[in-house]
Amino acid sequence: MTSNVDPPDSSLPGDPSGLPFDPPGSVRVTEELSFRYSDDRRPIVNQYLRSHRVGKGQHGEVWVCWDLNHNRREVAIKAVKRNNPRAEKLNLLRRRNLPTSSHTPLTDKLGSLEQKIRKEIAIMKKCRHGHIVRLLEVIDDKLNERIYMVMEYLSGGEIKWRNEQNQPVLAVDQCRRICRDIILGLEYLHYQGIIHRDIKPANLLWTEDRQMVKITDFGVSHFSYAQRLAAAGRGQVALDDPNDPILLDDSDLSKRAGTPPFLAPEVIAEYTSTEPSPSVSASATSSTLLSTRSGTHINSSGTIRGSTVPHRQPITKAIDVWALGVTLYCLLFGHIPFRAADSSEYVLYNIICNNDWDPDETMGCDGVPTGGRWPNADSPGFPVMHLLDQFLQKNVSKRITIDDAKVSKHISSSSSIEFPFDNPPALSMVPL
Ligand SMILES: Nc1ncnc2c1ncn2[C@@H]1O[C@H](COP(=O)(O)OP(=O)(O)OP(=O)(O)O)[C@@H](O)[C@H]1O
Repeated sequence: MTSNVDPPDSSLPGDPSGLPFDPPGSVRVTEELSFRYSDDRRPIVNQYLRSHRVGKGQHGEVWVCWDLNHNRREVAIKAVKRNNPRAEKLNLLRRRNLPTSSHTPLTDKLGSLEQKIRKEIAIMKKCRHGHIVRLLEVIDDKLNERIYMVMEYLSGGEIKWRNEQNQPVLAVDQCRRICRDIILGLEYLHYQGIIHRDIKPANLLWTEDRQMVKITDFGVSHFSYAQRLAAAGRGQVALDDPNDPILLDDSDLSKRAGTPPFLAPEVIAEYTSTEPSPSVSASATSSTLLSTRSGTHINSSGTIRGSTVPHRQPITKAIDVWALGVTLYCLLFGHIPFRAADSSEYVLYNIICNNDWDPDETMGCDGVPTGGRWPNADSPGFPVMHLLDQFLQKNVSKRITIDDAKVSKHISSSSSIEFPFDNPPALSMVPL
């Protein structure tokens, strides 16, 4: 089979030579920053002339700039303040609204902002893949209050997945291709020992031609050297930064989180009123779920099938698979699968851990019938609903792996999967 998507091109848009922007794997680190204005009063940071702002995150702004040393090619520059009292205050306020616990306090205990940025940079430096936004240069002048991350510019922007009426705007096949791109990106990240931890539509950017998406925002990602070794095989991996404690602190896996509606049950179980419940019946939908005194949900016939979710499930790369499931649901239906009526995180976490999800009657802007939560195996909705079911397994040990998702019926239909790796992964990829 042949792919209907061209293999990712390592050159950047606007590069007349068609050659990669940098030699493979290298990210320039520039320790001096000069600042001046152009004749038309635009700021110029080193060789980058500011064009317009494309994004504003919690910790900084993202600007499109022209690289004056490279034929004015466009790059995206994220400028982050080393210390941002406003962001830290917001974080503190948010923390106060959550149930307190000494363990897994989600987005709190992030450490200093500078540490967070350094970790994001260290992780991005490891990545060079067609479905991962590429970091090109870091401008880190100790005398400047900001660190600048120069990245390839994805001019297609964030994926728009719903309209104002919360209806889907993407066709089912577009959703499938986006899902496939994320699977390939995640496969690479996991092989590198990286868990992204914030997979969601807002962190997926289109290329200019909207043929491909790339994963961005590694602000809460986690790297495990041990898992990298396990994935690649001992002896095959040289640690790029042998003395970089920022990458070697495994304890932060239990400290950080992503975006509440996308969090996997194992990340938030501790914030719920009950221990994680047994998996709901294969025939249950959220409308048929009843709540027992203990908070466990069963279907209207009273049966609970499937295995029991272990009390404390490990936090592994499977959290990215769950978030991918939530993301695919969003793309298909134009709304999120788990919602709390009063927008309380605490209620939301209980719903994520205890309730099943429910599909709409049709999916995608092309209105393909889903066949309901449990469609017949020969119906058009079956491969998609089945994949969603496998992504959104509350029990980690039952959740589909990225390897299996890649060859699932829905993902592998219509086109084969290409492998845009610079270094193809070893055949045996040990799970994180
Ligand atoms: N390489 C890029 N190309 C095009 N747009 C980008 C790029 N990087 C970021 N953006 C835009 O800027 C926005 C903010 O970027 P990013 O998510 O990295 O910032 P952040 O401060 O980490 O945000 P958050 O608060 O979500 O953590 C993105 O949602 C996207 O719209």
